Amino acid sequence: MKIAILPGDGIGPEIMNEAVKVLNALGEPFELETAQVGGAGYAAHGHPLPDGTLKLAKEADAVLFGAVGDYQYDKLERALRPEQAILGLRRELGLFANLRPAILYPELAGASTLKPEVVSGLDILIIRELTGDIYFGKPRGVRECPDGPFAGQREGFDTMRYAEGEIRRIAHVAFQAARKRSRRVTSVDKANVLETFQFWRDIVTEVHQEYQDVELEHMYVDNAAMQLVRAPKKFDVIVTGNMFGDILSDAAAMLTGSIGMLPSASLDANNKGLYEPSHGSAPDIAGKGMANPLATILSSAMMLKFTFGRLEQADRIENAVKRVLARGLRTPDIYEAGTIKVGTEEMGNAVVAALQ
Ligand SMILES: NC(=O)c1ccc[n+]([C@@H]2O[C@H](COP(=O)([O-])OP(=O)(O)OC[C@H]3O[C@@H](n4cnc5c(N)ncnc54)[C@H](O)[C@@H]3O)[C@@H](O)[C@H]2O)c1
Ligand SMILES: CC(C)[C@H](C(=O)O)[C@@H](O)C(=O)O
Ligand SMILES: [Mg+2]
Repeated sequence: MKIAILPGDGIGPEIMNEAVKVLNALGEPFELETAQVGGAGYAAHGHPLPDGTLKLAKEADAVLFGAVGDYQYDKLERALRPEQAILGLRRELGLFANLRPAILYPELAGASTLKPEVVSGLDILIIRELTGDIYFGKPRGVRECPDGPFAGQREGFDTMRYAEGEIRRIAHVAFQAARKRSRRVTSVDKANVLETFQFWRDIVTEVHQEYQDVELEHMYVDNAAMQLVRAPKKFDVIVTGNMFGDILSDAAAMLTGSIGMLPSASLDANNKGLYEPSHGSAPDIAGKGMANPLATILSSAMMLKFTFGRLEQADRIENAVKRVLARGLRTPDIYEAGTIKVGTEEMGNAVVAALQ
């Protein structure tokens, strides 16, 4: 069980330390190997995804990823920016299925910005296609605007696209996931405006023929954003494209109390995966010891479940997180009056101590 540990930038190394402590406390023969990635990769090796890091990620059975991004690198040419590390890993490893479960732990009902009755009992799964869409479509760039009122000026452009096979495989992932849950899939698109997403809707509808035991509903993305804050518990599985999934999952994170609570799994066709919190490197709180490590710790539980099939170990971690929350421990992002404010390290140590 070889795991590539890629801490990255900002709070990445802080939250990763805690996840590694938890993994080491499980008593399993994990082989953990750490490598630099993102801004840290660029600083050490001149590239956000150094060759050695990519090689390690490819040969490991799973990757545990912290976060990348640092404003000091935002002026670099795009290919050298930290974010290219995670985009490159997703592309190189074929990680097309991104699972982002938004679950509200009962103790955090008051930490959400939404009313407790709106979010209590929340358990939804966002399935985001991760290697297609406008994120990877070509051509893209800045060119001279060919026509219209701005002809002759510079224009920025990207290409939104989805191949049939890309839509089919993520639709299968969503329907199969729904079969293990409440058998409802909401496919989120913008079919009323975009050709790409009318095509998406048509293909998802076709794939649904094979899953008549699962209920399928289509929803436009603007409405989905509104419904997520109006009545989020109506959703079971949401499947959507790369761009919409990025945005909707951050919104869903707040339903759980904090983006620091939202783990994720990015899987290939064989359940090899990269596991990371859904949040970024949080430069505003980096180095202060106050980041919430639970999304990363819960991502490691997803790794044990999906890649290693060690369900009992994944449960141990999730139950330890529940116990720590029940004890009232809170990092500042989920703090509310009457609870105990702790830092990143204390939270990690408490999870280790709560493992049974
Ligand atoms: N997968 C990734 O590595 C990833 C994901 C998102 C953003 N980023 C990058 O991160 C950098 C910062 O981006 P951003 O500010 O838009 O998003 P962000 O997710 O880093 O931060 C947004 C807000 O959430 C807070 N936050 C995030 N994680 C937290 C945690 N674990 N505990 C407590 N609070 C937390 C931050 O303090 C900030 O106020 C950028 O360079 C961006 O490109 C990387
Ligand atoms: C850092 C960035 C490339 C990334 C994305 O847009 O996919 C992030 O926001 C995420 O949600 O994982
Ligand atoms: Mg995002």
